[in-house]
Amino acid sequence: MNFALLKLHPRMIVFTLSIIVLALLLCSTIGVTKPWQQVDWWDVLGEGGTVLLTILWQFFLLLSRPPGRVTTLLTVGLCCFMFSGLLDFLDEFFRYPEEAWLPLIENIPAPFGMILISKGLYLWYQEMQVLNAQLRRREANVREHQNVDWVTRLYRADYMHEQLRLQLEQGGRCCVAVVDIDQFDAFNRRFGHPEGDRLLREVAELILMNARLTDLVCRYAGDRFILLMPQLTFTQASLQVQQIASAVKHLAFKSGDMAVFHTLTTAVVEAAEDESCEALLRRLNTQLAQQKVTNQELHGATVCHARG
Ligand SMILES: Nc1nc2c(ncn2[C@@H]2O[C@H](COP(=O)(O)OP(=O)(O)OP(=O)(O)O)[C@@H](O)[C@H]2O)c(=O)[nH]1
Repeated sequence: MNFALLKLHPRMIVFTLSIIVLALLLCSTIGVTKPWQQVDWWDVLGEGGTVLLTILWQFFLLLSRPPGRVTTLLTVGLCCFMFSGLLDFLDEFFRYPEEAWLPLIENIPAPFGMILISKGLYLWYQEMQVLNAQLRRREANVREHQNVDWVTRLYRADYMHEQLRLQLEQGGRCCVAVVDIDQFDAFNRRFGHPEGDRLLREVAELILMNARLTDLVCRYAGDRFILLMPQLTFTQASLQVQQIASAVKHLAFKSGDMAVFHTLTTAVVEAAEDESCEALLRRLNTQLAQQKVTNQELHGATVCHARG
């Protein structure tokens, strides 16, 4: 379990603990403890379980969300709900005088909390709509996070194979492109693996930025990415890939006090009728290999250059 996000919520954690302490203080100062014989242990179990589960929800909420409006609304809402639950639970152990106001207000925070939780959930739904739109280029139609590459947070080649196979089965126009960072090995050796990872992430982001929402971008291998572009003609797909190459070429990747520039070798193919996934990828890889040879002949071996 990753507890890093918990550190981002000191105010929410203090607020939750304060609510628990407040409930304990109110009950213990206004009420007097009941003898054990008068405690209804079934109620203790039911009401205590509800409080414990609310605290557990709260914990997972803070563990899984960054700070923001949704998190605040849900936390405050859950705290109100928990406050009512705690008062209900604690009155199993405390008896209040006739004129005490505490039992009268016991149920008020819960519905108020429900309203806040509902508003928070609605905003969460809207947030998910935005995030899903952002994710679409990364994941096509299925969410299988065990297939995600941890460096770039893109899906791996296996996922692309599945999606490409599906696309080819459905028929219809579709282009596939592969982009490969030139001289990545040299960059790795000069600047180190962690910088190489950072470059892979930056390039992945640039590809995503230049892809359409309906495209799928995956990490294919080491420094190689693959794009599935449904409904594009070969000319349109080639233009899109050129734009990606141009975006990467103009990226001044800062490593220490140096700006390092990179080029890509790219290949694009359009799926032929009844072509298998394997045949299409073979065609794509052959074209990429040919393109690499042409680039080397044209520009020589060194294409990555740095400016101090
Ligand atoms: N930093 C980092 N490097 C990786 C990762 N996966 C593979 N590599 C490195 O990527 C490099 C790929 O080397 P090559 O296939 O020769 O690619 P290249 O140097 O760009 O050569 P050309 O494509 O011919 O220009 C190797 O040094 C691998 O160690 C990774 O996840 N992170």
